[in-house]
Amino acid sequence: MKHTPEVALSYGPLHQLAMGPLKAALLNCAIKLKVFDLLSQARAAGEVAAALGLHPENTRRFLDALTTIDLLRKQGATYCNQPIAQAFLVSGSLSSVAALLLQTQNAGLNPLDKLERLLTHGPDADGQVMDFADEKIWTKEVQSSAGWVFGGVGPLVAEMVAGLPGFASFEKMLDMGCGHGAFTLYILEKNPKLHGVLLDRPAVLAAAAAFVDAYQAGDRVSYRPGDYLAEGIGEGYDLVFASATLNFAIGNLPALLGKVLDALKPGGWFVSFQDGMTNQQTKPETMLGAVIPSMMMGHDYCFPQGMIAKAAIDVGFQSTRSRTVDTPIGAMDIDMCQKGDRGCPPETKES
Ligand SMILES: C[S@@+](CC[C@H](N)C(=O)[O-])C[C@H]1O[C@@H](n2cnc3c(N)ncnc32)[C@H](O)[C@@H]1O
Repeated sequence: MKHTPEVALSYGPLHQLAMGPLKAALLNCAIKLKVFDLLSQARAAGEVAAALGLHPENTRRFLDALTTIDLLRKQGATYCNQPIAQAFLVSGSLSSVAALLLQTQNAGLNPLDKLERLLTHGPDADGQVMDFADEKIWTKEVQSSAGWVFGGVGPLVAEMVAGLPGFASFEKMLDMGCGHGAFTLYILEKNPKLHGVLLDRPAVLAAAAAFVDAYQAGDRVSYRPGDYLAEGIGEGYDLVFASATLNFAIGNLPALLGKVLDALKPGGWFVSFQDGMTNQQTKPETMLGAVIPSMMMGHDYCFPQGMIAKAAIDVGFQSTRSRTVDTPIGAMDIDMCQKGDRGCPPETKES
């Protein structure tokens, strides 16, 4: 008889990868049906089915599966949200990340079904070139990507910015490529004298204004609609902040950072919050969502770790300090770059 196979390794990790789409489908379906809104309080499957107009028996199976993946708690015949679902998946809650999670299925931004064709035929697979400069994409993204900030990253970044030397005396900051503008709201809360300028394309800023109004920050914020590559960005800033936007300027970094340097007061700071790829551009997982868009555009737009800090020094910033921070979507790099201030000793360089 031939030997039967025995493998020292477990294929468990592969099974988990393959089950990913099923778990995502359960989660996304529950978000879309607003199941978590109902289960802030314990309810039986029949009640959920009646409220949402669903098939009662299949609803019970569905709620059991959501319990299996630890989003719900089942007690007797009733179900209610686990703390993680209650905090992040109830629509309308300030810390909801439901729209952010659905983004992975956004066919405009991340067309998963194109992967095989892109691999076989290259960037022109469908004759459609993805245009990341299209403001319609980012206007739609304002709602979903704000969840990233309100769901936990806002306080983390604001804390680091508030730790910059001299922050208490900062008067004016620019949020370049601000999207929702939520980072500015968190930073402004740390310094009552600080005024925020939000810069993005006009329609994006119009959408961001809803958050500014919701947090009653209208008198602390002004808007600068435009294209930061093609137009001026203003001047006299103590701080220029840029989060998850330099990817779109990766080919124009020296010119853009030169513009930022000129826009800062002496001694002012440029803070970049971006991906920083390591391990020969294969880690961390943070930018996995960039794989298919990069294939479609035919160019990479993730940053090798250290590239932004080096570019800042090359254009004349006096010093940089960089840190990698953990966020719920993976590791991100924060580069803090200071413009020289005649008379002050240079900050020491850390990494
Ligand atoms: C991925 S979103 C990031 C939004 C926000 N900063 C954040 O971290 O969540 C990128 C933003 O940069 C803006 N952007 C990209 N290139 C730009 C340019 N040249 N001028 C103005 N805004 C730009 C986009 O419109 C979009 O709102």
